[in-house]
Amino acid sequence: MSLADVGPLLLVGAGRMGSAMLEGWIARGLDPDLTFVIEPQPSDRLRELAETRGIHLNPDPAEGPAPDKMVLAVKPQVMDDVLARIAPFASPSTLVISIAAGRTLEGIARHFPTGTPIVRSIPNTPAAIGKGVTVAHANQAVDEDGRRVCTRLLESLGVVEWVDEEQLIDAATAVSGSGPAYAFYLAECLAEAGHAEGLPQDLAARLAAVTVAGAGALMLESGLPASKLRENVTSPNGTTAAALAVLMREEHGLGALMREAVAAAAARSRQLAT
Ligand SMILES: NC(=O)C1=CN([C@@H]2O[C@H](COP(=O)(O)OP(=O)(O)OC[C@H]3O[C@@H](n4cnc5c(N)ncnc54)[C@H](OP(=O)(O)O)[C@@H]3O)[C@@H](O)[C@H]2O)C=CC1
Ligand SMILES: O=C(O)[C@@H]1CCC=N1
Repeated sequence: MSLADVGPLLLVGAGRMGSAMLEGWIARGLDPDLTFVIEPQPSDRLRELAETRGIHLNPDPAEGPAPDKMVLAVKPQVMDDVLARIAPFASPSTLVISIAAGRTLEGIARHFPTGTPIVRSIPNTPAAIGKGVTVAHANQAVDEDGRRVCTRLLESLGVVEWVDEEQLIDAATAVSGSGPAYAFYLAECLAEAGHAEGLPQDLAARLAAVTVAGAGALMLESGLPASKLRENVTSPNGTTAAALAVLMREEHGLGALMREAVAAAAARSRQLAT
């Protein structure tokens, strides 16, 4: 699906997540000449996109018309300061899309004129290769057209899930927003454990990475539930069963740890609201 006709977009903050999204959008045809990026410390890649593709880097927001769409990708902690400076250049019809963890619609809306359409969303870094998932919640001012444009932008980065209740975004942040880090840490731990069993370090790292990636791809492509795929690996009284007996321990197993980790992330998301 091409984004060629999506129209002007201002991205505020092109750090790790903002630039991952920008890469996805440019790759899917977002018009570079209608793409404006505000980023105090542009990466080499961002400068290259400005020089070779013609995206507008650090334009003066006071010049030109109000942005049609504004994507907020700065850290939650600086959002209020940034909005105090940027929001006055928006118009009441500017579609605002925030990807900041924790920042509520209410907290964002107070910087904009009443009735501004705002979407609070949480993407994840696999968006850079079109394999992300974004969970989004819109305020009442977002009409069908705004939701369609937003869906197109976010779908170009992977799967989009709209939710009707804003507080679900905190839980989604803990599962899919932060989730890639858990998968990468699983690969790190698996590699270290393999090394401890005698595998050379680089071979252990390769085995762990390809195994985690392959398991993820199989889960998506087969459409089977994770539990069924796990059972398919587990021969009766075999090696997997021996490992799972450890991982599935009631009190100190991975399930209990994951519940604690996800609860900590969701609590931190709620805390970042203020
Ligand atoms: N990383 C992830 O996996 C995910 C992140 N998010 C959310 O995305 C947002 C960005 O996170 P992430 O990309 O990791 O963080 P980064 O710190 O990598 O990116 C934020 C960027 O915003 C820049 N910035 C700071 N002040 C301004 C300003 N006044 N105007 C424009 N840009 C500014 C920062 O520059 P400088 O470094 O100079 O301060 C930085 O490059 C956060 O709100 C986070 O919650 C959401 C989902 C996933
Ligand atoms: O760690 C964070 O706060 C951000 C939000 C989700 C992923 N990274």
